[in-house]
Amino acid sequence: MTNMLEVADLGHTYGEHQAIAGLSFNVGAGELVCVVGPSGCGKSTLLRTISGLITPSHGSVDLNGDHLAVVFQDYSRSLFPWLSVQGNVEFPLRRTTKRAERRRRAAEALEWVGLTDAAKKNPWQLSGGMQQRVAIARALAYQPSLLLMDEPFASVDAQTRFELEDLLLKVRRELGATVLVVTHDIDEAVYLGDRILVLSGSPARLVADLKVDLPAVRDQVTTRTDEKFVTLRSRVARLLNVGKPTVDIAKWAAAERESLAEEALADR
Ligand SMILES: Nc1ncnc2c1ncn2[C@@H]1O[C@H](COP(=O)(O)OP(=O)(O)OP(=O)(O)O)[C@@H](O)[C@H]1O
Repeated sequence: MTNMLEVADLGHTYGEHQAIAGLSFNVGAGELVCVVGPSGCGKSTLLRTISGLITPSHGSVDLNGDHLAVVFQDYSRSLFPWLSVQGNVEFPLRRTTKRAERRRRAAEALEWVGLTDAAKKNPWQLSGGMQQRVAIARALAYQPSLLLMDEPFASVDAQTRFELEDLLLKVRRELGATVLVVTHDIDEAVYLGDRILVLSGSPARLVADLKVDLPAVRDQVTTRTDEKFVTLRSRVARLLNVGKPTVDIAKWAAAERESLAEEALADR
């Protein structure tokens, strides 16, 4: 499999604070890889270095192809309210693609995400889930070599989240897109991913690179109750405890006994 993304010994430091350290991994063409890690560990920093928004202090990022699209969590800030849905989807193509081709690609992308009828509306006339579909359509119309998604479904309700997860799996299957998704949701990572990269607490290091051994076609009910799904979810949850301080059970139990004894004395 050709690698679309190669990350080697990547590190980044903000002033004194080291956010990520020694990260190395590849993403193959057509793969969907999820990144999970404790809150604040450096996941967004990783995406920002991959997308070129920040220059890493150390290591390298090699992208096979020059088209990269990013979908952020906050759809309300990533869409232009004064442009129609179609205008938003066409926007990244305005300098590189002729008008007729822009129209065609926007119409096709809106069809993929089920928003053909909303093309002439403005984003603020749509629900949150529909706005995030527009953001996904815009990314797909760009035909990216790599699609980066930063907590893409974290701002929508649970039902819409399931629908958007299924939409992502569908377009990814049909288009063969290569996708890297950052999520704080372990279940989502197992449901969506071909692989899961588990990061440690700050500075983020790679704790595990796990293969998701589930069928390519998944559904919210059957897949989530599959024994392999449940086992992998527990494994990721256990791994996410790496780097966190553990409770000293013996000390805790002794302190509990002492405080119970004091309470008993006070009650006499
Ligand atoms: N521009 C910045 N300047 C200084 N420190 C920063 C900057 N951006 C992030 N950090 C720090 O780097 C660390 C990693 O931040 P980052 O946003 O990458 O983590 P994250 O895993 O995406 O967080 P979350 O799970 O909350 O979304 C945090 O301690 C954060 O405070």
